[in-house]
Amino acid sequence: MPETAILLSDVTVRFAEKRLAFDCAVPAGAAVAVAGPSGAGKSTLFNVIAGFETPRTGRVELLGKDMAGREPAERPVSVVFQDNNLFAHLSIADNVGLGIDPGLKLDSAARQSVFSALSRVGLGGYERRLPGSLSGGERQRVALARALVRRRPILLLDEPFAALDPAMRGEMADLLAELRAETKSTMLFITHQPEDIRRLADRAMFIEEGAIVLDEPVRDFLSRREPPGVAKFLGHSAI
Ligand SMILES: Nc1ncnc2c1ncn2[C@@H]1O[C@H](COP(=O)(O)OP(=O)(O)OP(=O)(O)O)[C@@H](O)[C@H]1O
Repeated sequence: MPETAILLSDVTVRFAEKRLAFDCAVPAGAAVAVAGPSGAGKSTLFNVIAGFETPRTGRVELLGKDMAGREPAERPVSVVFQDNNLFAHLSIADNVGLGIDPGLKLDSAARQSVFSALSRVGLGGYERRLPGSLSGGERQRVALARALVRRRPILLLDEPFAALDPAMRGEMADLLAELRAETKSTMLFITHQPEDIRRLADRAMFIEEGAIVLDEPVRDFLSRREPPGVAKFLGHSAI
């Protein structure tokens, strides 16, 4: 396994009047919190890594391999989206099975891995239910199970805690920490809460106006009093 899971060099993305630029090196096995104001570029960073957004310039390397021209499905990445993207008319088991085969042609080993992923996220017995009958937190865990069955070494989570109440946030953080320990995956998660960073991350990235302005061990990040955007995020008064 290469030491660096994600390497972005001179990556730029341009939208109409916006330019975003990303440089970073994420160590393999890290749990990285990605924070920053709304519209700063957090989701765009994920889209670049996952291959949903093609950069205008620069190089994206995942696990030591250049990703130029590689479709999202060909990348060693799973994404759990914020709105969890479940299909309302499909059972929970089928929603998870889509992570293995978009045509849902699942052999018995694949079906078994759907069952064990659901049990792993605490939803054993939910297989036949429909997403509409689940709570927000349960739907989020279904999306996580779908990411797990893909067995990709890099996991991107877009606000995995957003729909959860405080108790469920703690449970989700524990679950993610356990999964990370088991799978040794590299995990990036977007959050707006310093508490989630304390619970789960060992590194933190802060994105402002389309650039990664900080990328450092979580202990350093949490004690920062500057720059002002970070102080505000952490609830520390800026100098
Ligand atoms: N497809 C697109 N076309 C045009 N502009 C876009 C597109 N995607 C993102 N942007 C713009 O790029 C900037 C960064 O957006 P992005 O969604 O990455 O921010 P974010 O940090 O994830 O925000 P939030 O916390 O609100 O989700 C924003 O100004 C957004 O409007």
